[in-house]
Amino acid sequence: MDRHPDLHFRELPETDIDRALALAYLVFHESPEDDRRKHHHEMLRESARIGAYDGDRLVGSLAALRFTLSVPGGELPCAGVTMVNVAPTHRRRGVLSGMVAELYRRCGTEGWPLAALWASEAVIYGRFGFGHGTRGQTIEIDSRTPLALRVSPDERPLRLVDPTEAPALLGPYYERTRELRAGRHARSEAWWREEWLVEKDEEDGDLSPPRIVALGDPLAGYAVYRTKSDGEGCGPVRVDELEADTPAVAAALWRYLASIDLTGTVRAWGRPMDDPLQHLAADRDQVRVTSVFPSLWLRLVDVPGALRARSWAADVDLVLDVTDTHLPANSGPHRLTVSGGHASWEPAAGPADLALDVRELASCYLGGTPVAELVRAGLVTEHTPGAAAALDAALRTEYAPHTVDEF
Ligand SMILES: CC(=O)SCCNC(=O)CCNC(=O)[C@H](O)C(C)(C)COP(=O)(O)OP(=O)(O)OC[C@H]1O[C@@H](n2cnc3c(N)ncnc32)[C@H](O)[C@@H]1OP(=O)(O)O
Repeated sequence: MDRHPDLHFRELPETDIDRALALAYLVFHESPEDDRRKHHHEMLRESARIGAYDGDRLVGSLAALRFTLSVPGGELPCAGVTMVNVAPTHRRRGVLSGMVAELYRRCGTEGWPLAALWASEAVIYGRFGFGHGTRGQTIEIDSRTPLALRVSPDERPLRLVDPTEAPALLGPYYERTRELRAGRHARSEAWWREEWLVEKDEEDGDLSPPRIVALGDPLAGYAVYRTKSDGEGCGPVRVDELEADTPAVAAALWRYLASIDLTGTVRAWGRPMDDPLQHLAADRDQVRVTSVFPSLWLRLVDVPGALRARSWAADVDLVLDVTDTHLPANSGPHRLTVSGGHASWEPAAGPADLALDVRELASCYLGGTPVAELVRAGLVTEHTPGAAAALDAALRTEYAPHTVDEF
């Protein structure tokens, strides 16, 4: 890699935000409306910002949103890495690598044990120690015929909620779901308004504004969705979020979504890996999983801090030999001892029970990927038979980690 000698990485000052946005729009092939530009400007203003400069020319930038991410049994400060871009004239010369090194330094000063992102291409971030913290699946319902369900839907009335009222109504409910599902960041009211329920969808401008349907008072479940006409009465319903207290509430919401007039398919793109919908469906040909994908890429920047902060489902005593080429403080054999739900992580001299890269540890950390699966994939080495199963028993969570907040 031919790194330019004048390349350097530093805090991107507020006065360079417009330059950073111009570069980001160029790189992402976008030309947003003025209100989105203002929103992006404000978002960068509130973020930690890293610029890559060639002399005094800005040739790359990266922003870190100040997130609080749910982890099993708690939550942790987390860098929400976004708007990563490198000028097309400077690609593959180490600009991203330099910005990531600066990000990790910044995580230390900001007190972020975790960093997380959604990747534009799956091949980019593994080399920097990011693993699949959460995965999602797309589930499609053929709704040209009534949705056949094995569970009786909750028959309480459904109501449509004005998006302006959503943060107050849905916010506290969503916040409670963060205790169940790791990988969700706390949504501010501004996030609900300007990211989650933004009027015009950024990916598909032909979709309707967000619609919200709710059940129960107090709230027992809700769905956020958008629709589109196909001119033939068979348009899609895109489901962005569905949360429900009980299977009967979920059944009522899915039945509603599958029976909207002038639509013929329901596409729920970011469902949790343990979504009960497939079990609820009486006709499995009508409800199909069409894709599974990594959603939140997670980086354990401070491995001891991250391990000590989460809750554990079982005691365990193992030596883990972790490789972290970017952050050597995380590397080497360490004894993980979990007792009574609390973990300690101390350097160890003895032989390792398991050897793994820090990206694999990140994939397992929220409970979404079993260690045993990665042993079978040849990515984790099990020196002591049964060690992977013991670690999995300790890492286990009741619900799959999950998030739909793309950023
Ligand atoms: C969280 C987010 O914002 S995701 C959005 C990421 N941004 C984009 O996709 C916008 C368009 N792309 C870009 O701006 C750039 O190409 C980036 C950011 C993806 C990569 O930046 P670069 O400065 O070219 O990366 P850098 O030179 O540091 O590459 C580091 C390594 O990653 C590899 N790499 C980087 N990007 C890619 C890619 N898209 N595909 C395959 N390999 C890649 C490089 O080959 C290099 O490998 P090596 O260490 O074996 O030589």
